[in-house]
Amino acid sequence: MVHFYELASLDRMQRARLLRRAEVAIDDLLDYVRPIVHAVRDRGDAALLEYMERFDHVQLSADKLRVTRAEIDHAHDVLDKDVHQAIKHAIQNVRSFHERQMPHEQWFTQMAPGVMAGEKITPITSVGLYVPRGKGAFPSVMYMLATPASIAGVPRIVVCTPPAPNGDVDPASLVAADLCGVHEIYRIGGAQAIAALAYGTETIQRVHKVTGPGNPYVSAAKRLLYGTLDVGLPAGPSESILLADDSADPELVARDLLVEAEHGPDSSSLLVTDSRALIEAVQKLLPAKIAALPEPRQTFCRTGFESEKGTGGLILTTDMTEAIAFTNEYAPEHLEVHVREPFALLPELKNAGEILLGSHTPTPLGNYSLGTNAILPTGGFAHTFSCTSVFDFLKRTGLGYVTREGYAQLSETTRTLAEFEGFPSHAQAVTNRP
Ligand SMILES: NC(=O)c1ccc[n+]([C@@H]2O[C@H](COP(=O)([O-])OP(=O)(O)OC[C@H]3O[C@@H](n4cnc5c(N)ncnc54)[C@H](O)[C@@H]3O)[C@@H](O)[C@H]2O)c1
Ligand SMILES: N[C@H](CO)Cc1c[nH]c[nH+]1
Ligand SMILES: [Zn+2]
Repeated sequence: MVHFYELASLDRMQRARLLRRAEVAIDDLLDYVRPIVHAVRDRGDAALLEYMERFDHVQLSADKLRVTRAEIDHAHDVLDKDVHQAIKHAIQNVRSFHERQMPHEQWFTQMAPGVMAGEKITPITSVGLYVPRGKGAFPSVMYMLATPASIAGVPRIVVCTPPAPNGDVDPASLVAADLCGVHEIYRIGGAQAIAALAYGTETIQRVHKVTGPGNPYVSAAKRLLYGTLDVGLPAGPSESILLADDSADPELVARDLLVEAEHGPDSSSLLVTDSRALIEAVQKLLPAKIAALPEPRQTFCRTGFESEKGTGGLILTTDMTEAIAFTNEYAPEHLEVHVREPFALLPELKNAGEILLGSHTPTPLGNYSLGTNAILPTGGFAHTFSCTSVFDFLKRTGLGYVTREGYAQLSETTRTLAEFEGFPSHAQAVTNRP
């Protein structure tokens, strides 16, 4: 039976459980992941290779960690031509969207005669992109991360992605990386990859920031390494809300609910609506659609929608105001809006990684080809974090230039405040300056 919740009758604990999503608490994994991170810090490549053998069941020597130019060329040759073309098309859209985000490199404004203040925008010197490959390969994650990094002008873009059991890296991901201008690719996955990017090893030079989604081991490693490097936005198990009114088509709603649910057993996919008729229709349609999925996707969806630990389901609200309020409180990674007038609702929708308006904008378009970025904050972090963008790969530095004339305008105010805060050297620096 697909989970059904009547929002108004949930108690505080039941509501909190829905908002919390999957049960895997990253905190509980920190002690498990800490020795992995420390081993990579202390023993470098040797530790990487040991964990690769243990968790990825691949035996390699250190000189094989880095993917070679020949492997990338081979990937171009062997990749199915339609997939190659689709990756190129999608990258074009993602590229032109992210190019529009690029801010001016540098600007100054005159605050007063002789007082210039501004900003300089600089790409981060080196970034690591984590591209998952456990439950499947993700060339789309590769170009969603690498495209904005490349447009931002990052001089060193490094990718870590787990090897397949035969030691190969997914050819579609290699093609995507190459088309986006990635500089270095390493076949390393999990917590050990994040540690290698943070500390460096004999083979991998450290980077200053790591970003990209991953499983709970990857997330736990990022949390441990917060402070050693910038760990980017929290991108954990995929999740979505489909917000609908009674105008929504149950067939499309049922189909779209399975989209993010099929990522994994810990994915959360929710329908939030004030229409009991819609819920009843979707409840009838979902079981057959789930049963028609191949494994392991079928089990992932069954777990999410039907099992005790599953965090997907159908939520009935008393009206659309309550539906919108719950959606904003949940702050989903992906938000699909199937209502009569989606643009009229848009100003009310505050917290989501992305908002896809209307029944012809299903989440897969955003996942792959629309141009917007699909690497989005999960776990409620859309309350404060933004979608991945060129800004994840840029930093702002304040600029100032003051002439003798301008200085005279600011020195008195500055001295007064410095003395008030008890900083004599600060005050002295703006006193009798020739
Ligand atoms: N938010 C997003 O944008 C987005 C996009 C795609 C995928 N995802 C999510 O990313 C996750 C991908 O997870 P995945 O597992 O498929 O791939 P992954 O690459 O994150 O993890 C695979 C790695 O985990 C390590 N590992 C496996 N078992 C381990 C163990 N017992 N102990 C320690 N390490 C172990 C292995 O080293 C392996 O290389 C999913 O949760 C998916 O929903 C999110
Ligand atoms: N839904 C994922 C982000 O949560 C992105 C993705 C890639 N491939 C399929 N889906
Ligand atoms: Zn997806």
